[in-house]
Order: sequence, then structure tokens, then C-alpha cells
Amino acid sequence: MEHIMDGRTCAEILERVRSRRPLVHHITNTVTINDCANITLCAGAAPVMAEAPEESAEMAAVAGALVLNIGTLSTAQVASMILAGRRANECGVPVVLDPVGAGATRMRTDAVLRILQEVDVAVLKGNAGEIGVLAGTGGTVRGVDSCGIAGDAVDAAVACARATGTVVSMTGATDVVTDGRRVLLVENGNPMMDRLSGTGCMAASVTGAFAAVEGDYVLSSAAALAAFGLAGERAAVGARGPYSFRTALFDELFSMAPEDLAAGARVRARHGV
Ligand SMILES: Nc1ncnc2c1ncn2[C@@H]1O[C@H](COP(=O)(O)OP(=O)(O)OP(=O)(O)O)[C@@H](O)[C@H]1O
Ligand SMILES: Cc1ncsc1CCO
Ligand SMILES: [Mg+2]
Repeated sequence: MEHIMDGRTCAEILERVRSRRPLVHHITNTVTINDCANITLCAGAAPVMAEAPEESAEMAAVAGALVLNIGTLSTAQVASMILAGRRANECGVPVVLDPVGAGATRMRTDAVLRILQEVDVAVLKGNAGEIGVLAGTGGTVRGVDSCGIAGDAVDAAVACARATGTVVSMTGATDVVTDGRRVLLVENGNPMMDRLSGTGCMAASVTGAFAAVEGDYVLSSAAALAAFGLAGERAAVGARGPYSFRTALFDELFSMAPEDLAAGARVRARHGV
């Protein structure tokens, strides 16, 4: 490891998001689009949702990051994602891809493979099943949920990063972030996050906000998941169920000071891959 990912590094990246307020352009699903906009604001960035093919490339060109989420994909939407993604690449704007439901249907798997072929994706953020499918090592996805991964999860994430040339950010109880060489494990989070639709989508939004201000996407992605996970830990205290938890999740990320993240981030490096 040439970098030690401590809480202070996470805090510095959060501080940069807050001071620069990067524009995070989303082309995303209709289920959680509003949550994605608001969690982006709570992180300290500025969201915009723009998916019409007439404007998606133009918007991507002026963004700090582009988040592509195939949760409610259509053929036309995927075409617009590719237009935006290519322009983002030309302009040096990092692209985050959330392969929602890859492996559940052929259309979703094919769309992700096509985007990966046409666009230089900086961060591929998925759950374990999705990443196992895309690694080719085996994973099971039902609807949008991970039903498990074949073999060792870290090995699958590393294989996926090497096969796709992206930084893989694989969420779960322990998140695994890897570029195929370095591996960071993020322990922050709370099981309540799995009881609410859209926490994966929101994780991608925060990942985009952090990628906009830190060019080492292993560090930016781990810091984003640490911040979001820490907000989840704090929100779970006193939550009566998924919906009071949801409200508190936004409030906790909004009110998180960099010093809170420095103290609360639980990120460690895994050696020997
Ligand atoms: N059991 C858990 N313990 C702690 N954190 C968790 C747990 N499950 C999920 N998380 C956190 O919740 C967020 C979403 O991860 P998850 O793997 O559930 O995404 P997903 O299944 O793609 O979500 P979505 O509901 O949007 O489809 C991540 O930040 C992850 O760290
Ligand atoms: C439930 C659901 N279906 C398509 S996208 C989505 C939101 C979380 O993945
Ligand atoms: Mg989930």
C-alpha cells in the first residue's frame, strides 16, 4: 500500500466535497431518483438528473462526476448513458456505474457489458451478486437483490476489477474496494441499510460526489462508503423502523463533520492479493 487509508484521509475528502460542491450528473432509476438527489446534497455536492439524449452529453461535460444507474433501464436510456459517458471521458469527468440487477435478466447484464465496452468507467459499484456475475466468477441476483457470490468475495472483486479495468466498489456488511491490486475493506454501516430500497443507489451518488474531488478512486470510493456507512450507524440509533431510519440517514450525513468521519471511519487495507 502506498497510501494508508485512515480516517483523516476520509475526512479530508469529505471536506473537499463540502468546499467545492461538485455537480453530480445522474442518469438513474425512477424508484430512488429523489433519494439520490437528496443524499448528494447531504454529502455536500449538487445533484442534477438529466437523461434526455439531446442534453445528456452536454450536461456530463460540465459535471464533476457522472453516475449511471440501470435500475429502471430502457434501450433509449442506455443509449443516452453511453452518449453522456463518452463525453465525460473526453472531459476527464469520472464515471460511476451502478449495475443494478445485472445477472437478473439478460438485458441488464448486456447493458452493463455494453456500457463497460463503450465508456471508460472509473468506479463500478455493485452488490456482491452483481459483481460476481460481472467478474465471471459467479453470483446470483434476484430482482435487484444479491443472493450471494461464488467463492471468496474479495477474490471476486479483485477479478472483476482486473477484468473490467475499473475500481470495483462491492457493497455489503463489509464493503470491498479494489483496483485489482490494492484492497480496502470498509466496515462502516448498519444492517438497517439493507432493509431500505435505494441505499445502494445512494451509495453510488456519494461515490460520485467523492470521485469528483479525489482522483485516486480507491481512496475516494472507500471514503464515500465510510461516510455513508457511518451515517447509517448513527441513524440506526433511535430508529423505529426503515422509514424513521431513512429520515435520520439523510440528517446524519448532512450533519457529519469531517472530524466525526476522521474518528468514526473504519477502513483497513487487506494485503497479499
Ligand atoms: N448488513 C449490513 N451491515 C452494514 N452495512 C450494510 C449492510 N448491508 C448493506 N450495507 C450498506 O448499505 C449500502 C448499500 O449496500 P447494499 O449491498 O445493500 O446495496 P444494494 O443491494 O445494491 O442496494 P439497493 O437496495 O439500492 O439495491 C452500502 O453502503 C453498504 O455498506
Ligand atoms: C427496487 C428497484 N427496482 C428497480 S431499481 C430499484 C431501486 C433499488 O435498487
Ligand atoms: Mg440491498
